[in-house]
Amino acid sequence: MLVLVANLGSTSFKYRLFDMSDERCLARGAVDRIGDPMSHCEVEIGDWKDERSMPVADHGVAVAACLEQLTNPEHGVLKDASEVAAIGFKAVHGGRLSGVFVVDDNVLDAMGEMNAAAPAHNPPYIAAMKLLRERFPDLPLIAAFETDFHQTVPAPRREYAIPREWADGFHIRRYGFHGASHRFIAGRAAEVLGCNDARVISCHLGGSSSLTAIVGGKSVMTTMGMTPQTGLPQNNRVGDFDPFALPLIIEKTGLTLDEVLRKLASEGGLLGLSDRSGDMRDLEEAAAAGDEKSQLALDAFVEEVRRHMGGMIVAMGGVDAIVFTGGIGEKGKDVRKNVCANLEELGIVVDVDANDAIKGEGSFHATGSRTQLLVIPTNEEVIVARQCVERLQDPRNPG
Ligand SMILES: Nc1ncnc2c1ncn2[C@@H]1O[C@H](COP(=O)(O)OP(=O)(O)O)[C@@H](O)[C@H]1O
Ligand SMILES: CC(=O)OP(=O)(O)O
Ligand SMILES: [Mg+2]
Repeated sequence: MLVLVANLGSTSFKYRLFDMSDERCLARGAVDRIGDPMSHCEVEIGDWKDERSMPVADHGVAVAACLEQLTNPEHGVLKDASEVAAIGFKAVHGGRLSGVFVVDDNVLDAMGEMNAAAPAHNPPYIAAMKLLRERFPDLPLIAAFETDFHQTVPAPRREYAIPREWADGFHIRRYGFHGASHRFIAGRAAEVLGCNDARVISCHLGGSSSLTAIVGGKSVMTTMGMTPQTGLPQNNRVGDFDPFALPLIIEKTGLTLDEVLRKLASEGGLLGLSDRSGDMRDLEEAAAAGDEKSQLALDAFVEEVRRHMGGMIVAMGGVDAIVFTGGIGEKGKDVRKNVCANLEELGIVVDVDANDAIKGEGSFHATGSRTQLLVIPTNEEVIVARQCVERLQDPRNPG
């Protein structure tokens, strides 16, 4: 069974085509810095590889390019896209829907209701789903929502301290996101550690970032809340923020609430702090050249990761492994080093040379560190592909 998985990130588009008989990846593609004047595009189909910089305006363009690559007569692997059994989506906010669903009008409506809550994610997903539904009306499209993995978070860490009637009536609570990534890390960390009941902190740091505390493979605490704008500072989205600053901003700027929210979700986060860029690579370069605001953004990001990490270590009564993943987690060696610095008292000791040398999967704890420090490249797509197969084979819900 062939399953194509589309991962529309806040700064990227990634896809993988799997043969699910053995989970072999037949093709993969990635577009980085989507929407920037120049995006970096990579494709790997069997032995054929291509890498180039070109403008990719939005996720719609990237989805169309993916279909063209897969069905290209020269190097493609599909005669026609309908050879795939399903297209799976690493869908973000389903609000009242959490789990895995065949995309229909009800699913699109549920996502649409959350457009304002997930402005960087839900609108492009809905557009891509509609485009593909129109082009391939007989092909099952499957949405695997990111919130599902966090259903095991206990109530005291899930509830906001708001009037009960809002929480109960409108389901206002911490949902948590990056479920596919944290679920993958839970599984892979258990394999690497050789035990299923480890206490793990999964640090998914990328265009969007979140930490999840995992015990026995289950999410017990996570940093994102009702929406993916919360928790850590995101690339250009605000992170945790005090809603009582809003009336003051509205009064001083003359902007409407909608306009202020739009700015918080597109000009905040690392971009807001640095007044320069939401991309860690740009910030590291600018900070090295002496730009103070870029250094502030880097420091604030690291501080926030450490603050949440501390809360998670206390919540779990210790930590057996801290895992870094996502674009920043996998490639940002300075962020990793700074996040784990000066924690020897807690049994967390970094091997700086090992950290600098990591490419792909590896570890960077020093001998004697009680906590293992790991880098594990995430594979959100294989999690979604497995969920698609389960969904297609579920006799109770034949889609
Ligand atoms: N070499 C690098 N060093 C540090 N950070 C990097 C590097 N490459 C990419 N990044 C960061 O990773 C982010 C992309 O993360 P990723 O998880 O792939 O994307 P998304 O959140 O869109 O799914 C970029 O915005 C950038 O901040
Ligand atoms: C919340 C989420 O899925 O974020 P991203 O895809 O941008 O990493
Ligand atoms: Mg992502």
